Amino acid sequence: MYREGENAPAVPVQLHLLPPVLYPKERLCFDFLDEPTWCSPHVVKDQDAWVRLKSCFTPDTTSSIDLELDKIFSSIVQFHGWQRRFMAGNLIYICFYTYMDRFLDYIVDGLCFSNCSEKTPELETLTLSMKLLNLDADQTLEGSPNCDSENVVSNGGESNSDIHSDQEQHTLPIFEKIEKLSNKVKILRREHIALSNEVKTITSDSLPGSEVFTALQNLGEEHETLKKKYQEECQTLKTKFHQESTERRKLYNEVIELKGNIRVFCRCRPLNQDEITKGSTSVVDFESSQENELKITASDSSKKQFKFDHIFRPEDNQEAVFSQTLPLVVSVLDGFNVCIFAYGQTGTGKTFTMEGNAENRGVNYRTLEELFKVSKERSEIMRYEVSVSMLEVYNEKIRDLLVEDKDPEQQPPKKLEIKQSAEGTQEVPGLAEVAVSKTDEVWELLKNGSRVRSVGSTNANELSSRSHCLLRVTVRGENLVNGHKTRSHLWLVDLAGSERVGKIEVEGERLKESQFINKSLSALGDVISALASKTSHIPYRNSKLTHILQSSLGGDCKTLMFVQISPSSADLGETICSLNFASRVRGVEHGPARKQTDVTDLFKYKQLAEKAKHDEKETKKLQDSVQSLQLRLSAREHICRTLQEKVRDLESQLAEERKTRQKQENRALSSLKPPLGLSTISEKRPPLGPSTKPRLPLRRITNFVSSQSQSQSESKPKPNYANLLSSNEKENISKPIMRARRGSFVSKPVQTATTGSVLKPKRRASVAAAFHSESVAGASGGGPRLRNESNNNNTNRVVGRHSFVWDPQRVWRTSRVQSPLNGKEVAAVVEATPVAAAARRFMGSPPSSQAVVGSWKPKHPTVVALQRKQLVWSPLKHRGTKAVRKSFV
Ligand SMILES: Nc1ncnc2c1ncn2[C@@H]1O[C@H](COP(=O)(O)OP(=O)(O)OP(=O)(O)O)[C@@H](O)[C@H]1O
Repeated sequence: MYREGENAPAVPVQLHLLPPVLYPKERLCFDFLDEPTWCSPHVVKDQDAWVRLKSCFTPDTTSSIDLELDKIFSSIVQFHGWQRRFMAGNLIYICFYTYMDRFLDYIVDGLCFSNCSEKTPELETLTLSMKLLNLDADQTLEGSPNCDSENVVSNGGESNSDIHSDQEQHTLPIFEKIEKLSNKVKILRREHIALSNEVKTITSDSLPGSEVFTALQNLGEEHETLKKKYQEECQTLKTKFHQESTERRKLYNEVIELKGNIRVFCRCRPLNQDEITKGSTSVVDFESSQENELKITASDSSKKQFKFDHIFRPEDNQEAVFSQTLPLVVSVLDGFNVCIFAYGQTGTGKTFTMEGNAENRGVNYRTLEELFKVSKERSEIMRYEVSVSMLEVYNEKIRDLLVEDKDPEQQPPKKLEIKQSAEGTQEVPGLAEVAVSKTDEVWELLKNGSRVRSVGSTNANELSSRSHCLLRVTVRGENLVNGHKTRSHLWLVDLAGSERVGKIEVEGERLKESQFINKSLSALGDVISALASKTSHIPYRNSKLTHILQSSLGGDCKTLMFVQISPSSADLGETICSLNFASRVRGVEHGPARKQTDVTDLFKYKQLAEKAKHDEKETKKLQDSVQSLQLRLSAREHICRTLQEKVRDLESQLAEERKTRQKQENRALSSLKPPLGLSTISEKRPPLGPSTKPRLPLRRITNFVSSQSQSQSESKPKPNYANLLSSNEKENISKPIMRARRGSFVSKPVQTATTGSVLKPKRRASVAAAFHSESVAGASGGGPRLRNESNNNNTNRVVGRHSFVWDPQRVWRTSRVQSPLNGKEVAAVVEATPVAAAARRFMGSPPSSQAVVGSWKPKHPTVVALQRKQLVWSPLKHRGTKAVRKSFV
């Protein structure tokens, strides 16, 4: 480019104009030739050229354009200081973009209105070019290959030879360029002409019809629609892809859960001040690792890679840690058992992760907070009760952390042991369980528990946990819709540090603690190894820790382990140990987690079912015994019937005998002269023969007391015969309560006055004799002696023994006639005898019908005996009865 004041080469002014049809309008420009662009130069010779250019425009626009052009060119010329040369016919190459657009607008508009007959853009442009340049081929630079006859516009003022000579003089490299470009333009122009001719030949028929345009329009619309659809589809696909990846991750998690792997999160704490001061560096490389992977740089600069379910970097806060833990802890509300434990070397942040502090609350507190939140959200369909227990395993002893220890000398601490429940889970009977419903309560509780926990100072951690701390959250849930109950546990365990004894340089009590800690942790390692290798025996009982976590490590619960590591190069060995252990844990597969039903209710139902079963058995037994009793009863009834028949036979036999005897007696009496006393007696005594009254059928003998008679006997006081006899004799006679009784009495032989022979009393006649006033008084010395059969022949004064029917009516009647005893005395005697006692036993037994009727009383001793005897019918007894009956007969 030529600078101001420089001597520009004496070349004619060239105006570069690009046809708008070939190039976008905004790129139309005048250009300096040293920055040639796309078209061949058109020689425009200074003023004249511009004048002609101006004359191309319509009169209306000319003035303004004129003004404009003048302004433009004067400014250009002034700017470049080339006025002189310009005027002298030097070539100036203009590039004036700012005004060019507007300038060309003017030009094009002007041309369109003035000269163009056909308004196709190509023609217009061509015309514009021609008119603008208005050059004749002959007037262009003669012999120059750059110019063709059509394009070159001569300014008319100067001769072609001048220009030519000028060009020859100044064979600048730029001109070579121009030439090349000119050639190109020429070719293009030819093409253009050919095309124009072609265009001219195109008739309206050959032009696409309206259908084509409509089709094109439709296609355009369709294209737009398709484009829109494509964009929409793209968006949908994007969203779908995102969803799918989320879903995939979720499914992966589910697969892991179903597979039952214990999940392992790794957390690395930041380097602490002490480590920084000592110049320790971080050996944990997160950057070069993939997601959920970390590399540990070993002392020999080799790198060991570990992969876990999630890795927390030193900058990750408590919230980030809990956000990953959240889905697991919430599943306790769905009835799953969950166990989360933190493992790692001393001072790596186990307690920090699980408990945290007031500013950075840990998993324990956040878990309970979340449980309350979710249970509140679900309150319309679920009712939850949350309770908390806290214990520590210190030196293989279990200690309740929610119970403040009293002075051990006054009251020794409660000894807690692990027991297996009926459902197969491990329980600690006697462990305090506190119901919680608010986060404030929880925080206080956790604080108190942590305060009670055994801590000590080691050179690795000032407040090192010397025990395993276990927080158990029990959630009891009840579905308000279907009544289903669940009871699940969430164990939150802060293990003691897995330090090497040598490393932390402990002694005394601390050493003992460390040994216990290491023992239990190695038991944990053994359990993990056994689980990983799927051996049949898992040594859970080798330590209290593994025993209590038995169902959480290998059972049907969800387990998460935090492996805590230190980034410090000083802890490299411990870090690798912890990570190796965690990798082993991650490989453990246990059964898929299972929802836990509330077994307390189940247990209750089980007990009820057992009781019902037992009751059923008892009922069956009772039914069996009732059946056998019924059988026995029917057998006894049968026997009774047989006996009754026999009794009837016997009575008829007896009646016969009596008749015969009466006849004999009558005969004997008629042959004898009867004495006076005896005749009186015989007159008064009842006839011996069978009763003229019709005998009622024998009642059924039973040793069962009918309910009616029993109630009667209970409601009525037992009649006291002595009283009754003395107070109202007649009334007593008519009383139907009397029953047949059997008694024996001793009768003194009575000498008849006439014959002096001893009259042997017989049966009822002898009764009358026994109650003879003198003889009775003389014999007994105070009253008649009645005795039972058992007293048979116990005195030599007894001359006859008689069974009789103890009928108070009859007694009364007899005594009234013959006995000197008054009613009271007789009754007293009756009451005093064992017979009376036996009789009293039967007071309630006769059937009520008998008692009411009172007209018939069994007289035969067999019947009386049967009535008196308390019968218990059984085949055995039956045989016995038979034997007795024999004697009666
Ligand atoms: N991620 C962390 N960010 C900040 N500080 C941490 C982090 N982890 C641990 N610490 C700090 O490191 C120190 C030791 O942590 P902590 O007591 O929790 O370790 P520990 O593993 O429980 O030790 P020990 O086994 O001896 O009980 C604490 O002062 C704690 O605040």
